[in-house]
Amino acid sequence: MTTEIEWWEYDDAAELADAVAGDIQFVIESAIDARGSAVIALAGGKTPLPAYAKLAQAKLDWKRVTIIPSDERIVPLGDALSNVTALGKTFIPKGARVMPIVPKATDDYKTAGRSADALMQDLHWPLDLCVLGVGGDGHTASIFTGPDYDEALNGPRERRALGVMPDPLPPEAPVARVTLSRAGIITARALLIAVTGDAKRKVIEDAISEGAGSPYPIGRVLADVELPVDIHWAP
Ligand SMILES: O=C1O[C@H](COP(=O)(O)O)[C@@H](O)[C@H](O)[C@H]1O
Repeated sequence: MTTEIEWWEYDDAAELADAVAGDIQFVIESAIDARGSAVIALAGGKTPLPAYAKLAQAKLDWKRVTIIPSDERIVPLGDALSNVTALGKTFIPKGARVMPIVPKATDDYKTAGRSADALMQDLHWPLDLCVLGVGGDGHTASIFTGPDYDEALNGPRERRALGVMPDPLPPEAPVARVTLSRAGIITARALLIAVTGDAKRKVIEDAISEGAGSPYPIGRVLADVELPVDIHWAP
């Protein structure tokens, strides 16, 4: 397989949401047809929420669908910052299995990461799809610069999740995280990135052209990947 990064552009966020929801639905249907079930990782944050709301309207055999967050902020379940809480509100009523990767808040983010990695062993791998967002600082999932950056990018292939302390802490959610590792992300069957705004577009374009030498986590994650990557963008 070779790297194939394709950009998809839309006029506005509503069009982006329709397209992203349609693509995720297609992956889920194909996986259920092929293997009887689908396992996907979905980005947290705010950008993809309209796409998830559209996806939840799709007629799917939801009880065959397992969803994990691509990353989690280490906060109690139910907290406004909790990625899995947002996913659960949307997809649990449909019958999907939405799996928290950080079942309870803790001060020990490294242990939380090891527990999440252990939970991953219970899932069918590879993921059928990994949906990622990108922050204005170039982070993706919760792969941030900081003391755990190298482990997130270059840790053992079998370590699919780990604990991360971003440095600097992102102002919109200044907490420790658990994230899929680069290895966990790039072993998915497909990668879908959903972003809005000119600033994030520029970050991603720069990151892709810089490749493995990029100062941006998204550049380091995408460098030399061997899976299809679709980047969906709207202003
Ligand atoms: O902190 C996070 O940020 C990114 C981007 O979020 P957005 O709100 O700017 O779309 C997100 O993809 C990630 O899952 C989340 O934990």
